[in-house]
Amino acid sequence: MSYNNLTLHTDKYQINMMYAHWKQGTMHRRVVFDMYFRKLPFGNGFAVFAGLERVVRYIEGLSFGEEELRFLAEQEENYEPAFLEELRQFRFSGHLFAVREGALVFANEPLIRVEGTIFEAQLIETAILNFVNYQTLIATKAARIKGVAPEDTLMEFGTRRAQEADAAMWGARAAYISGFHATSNMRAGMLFGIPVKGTHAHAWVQFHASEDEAFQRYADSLPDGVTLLVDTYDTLKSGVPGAIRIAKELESRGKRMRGIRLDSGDLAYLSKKARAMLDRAGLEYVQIVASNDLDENIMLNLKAQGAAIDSWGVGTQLITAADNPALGGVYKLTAKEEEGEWQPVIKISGNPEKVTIPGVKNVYRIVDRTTGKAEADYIALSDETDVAKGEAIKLFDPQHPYLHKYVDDYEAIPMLEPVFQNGELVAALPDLEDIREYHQTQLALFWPEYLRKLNPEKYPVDLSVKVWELQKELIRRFLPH
Ligand SMILES: Nc1ncnc2c1ncn2[C@@H]1O[C@H](COP(=O)(O)OP(=O)(O)OP(=O)(O)O)[C@@H](O)[C@H]1O
Ligand SMILES: O=P(O)(O)OC[C@H]1O[C@H](OP(=O)(O)OP(=O)(O)O)[C@H](O)[C@@H]1O
Ligand SMILES: O=C(O)c1cccnc1
Repeated sequence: MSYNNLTLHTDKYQINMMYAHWKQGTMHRRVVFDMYFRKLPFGNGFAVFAGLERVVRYIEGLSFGEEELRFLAEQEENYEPAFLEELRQFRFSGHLFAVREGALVFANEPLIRVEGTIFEAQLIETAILNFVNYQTLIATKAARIKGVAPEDTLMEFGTRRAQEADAAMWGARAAYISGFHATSNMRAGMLFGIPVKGTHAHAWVQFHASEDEAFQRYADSLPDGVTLLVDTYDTLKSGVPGAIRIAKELESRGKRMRGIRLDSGDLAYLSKKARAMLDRAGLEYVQIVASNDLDENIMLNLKAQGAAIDSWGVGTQLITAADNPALGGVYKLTAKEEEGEWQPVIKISGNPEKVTIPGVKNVYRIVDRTTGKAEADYIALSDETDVAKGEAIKLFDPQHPYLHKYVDDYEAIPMLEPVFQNGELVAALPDLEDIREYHQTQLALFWPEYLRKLNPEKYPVDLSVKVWELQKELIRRFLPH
């Protein structure tokens, strides 16, 4: 069995629809789908887009092999052999446009636009949502954590609690994009080039006859930059004094201990006491690492209590996005080709937030030339040229259209960049370090009001007048009177 082929990593209904399009002769009709989410996670003011590299690798690898075809034949008696032969020839041949990884993104704006045959566009929905929803969620959680400890070292420790191996790996990468400095996962380090760091577990101390012996042997084995876990028995009475003795001994050999780790108890109190003990011993350079079910709220609280923590190991709460464990990204049909023309389509819902935005659209980030700050994101039809040319545009909130203003001194940054054209990868995938840097430049583009963790201002995502009118027209056309 091949675990590497992800072609059947899709819902059965996608293959059923592909079959029905094949059967009905509509499989070559071209369509446009938008991927977006409707609600920001964690009450945050922005999300950090991640998952594109995984999407690209997945699309490049799409191919129905013998094993997949045999399985499909067994699975569904309706599928005719000629359909399976069609699948044997399948390759993605469409266009895909996407926001860059590391970008700040917002609700209700397209993050990925797929243009292709209904046959191929339908197949890839499930996997795109699977990858982007998870990675964007974790990158966003990591950005919140980074926001409360911008100057400290942040280590991702979540593998043991992650929802299986892929989540651990891609979650470690997502955290790194948003400014984490390291992961504990060796394989994530090897595959993605993320710095890897590690201390030791309680088992190391428990294994030995005494804590002193454990510290001694660990420091003997890894003398350069060792970090000792000091809370196995009694943090302040034995752990910290024992670590200080080792640090002094290392000094006499011209070596430096890197740190001590606290993993239980009152981390504010213990870190302050430990800091004072270390400083009294002339060990100002020994850092204090904290772990134990940390998240951005506890970290902010610890900082408010004056905790003397330099470095944070964050596992479960980050890698599982425990307080908001799913991002509800969706993939919606917005246009279909009819007689060589794009026909916009809409999905109407009793819930106004679920009404889709029709048409083939681009997203522009409108940056005020005077302040250098992003004022709004602006969704326009792909054939609208005024915004791309920098002409005056009207910004208004689609929920409250009477609130509007005109802007003309702006730079419009197109957010959706071509990734695949006619099935060919046309974008060089950026290096992870560049993605991480791009994320920082994105943060600098926004006023702090949108970035704060608690009750941030809502960043405007506006529609062009044409998109808004098109949406209203289609609602009128399709809503039963
Ligand atoms: N000063 C503090 N203020 C707020 N939260 C803290 C503080 N110190 C620790 N915490 C957090 O409180 C939670 C519970 O800590 P608790 O003291 O119950 O752990 P513990 O029982 O000592 O450790 P463990 O159960 O892992 O052995 C953890 O999420 C921890 O990060
Ligand atoms: O707390 P997290 O943010 O998930 O970070 C990872 C945790 O993993 C380790 O604990 P371990 O698995 O040994 O269990 P523990 O919870 O008993 O410390 C480590 O000591 C951290 O506490
Ligand atoms: O290196 C560590 O201290 C570590 C790694 C993973 C989980 N908990 C701790």
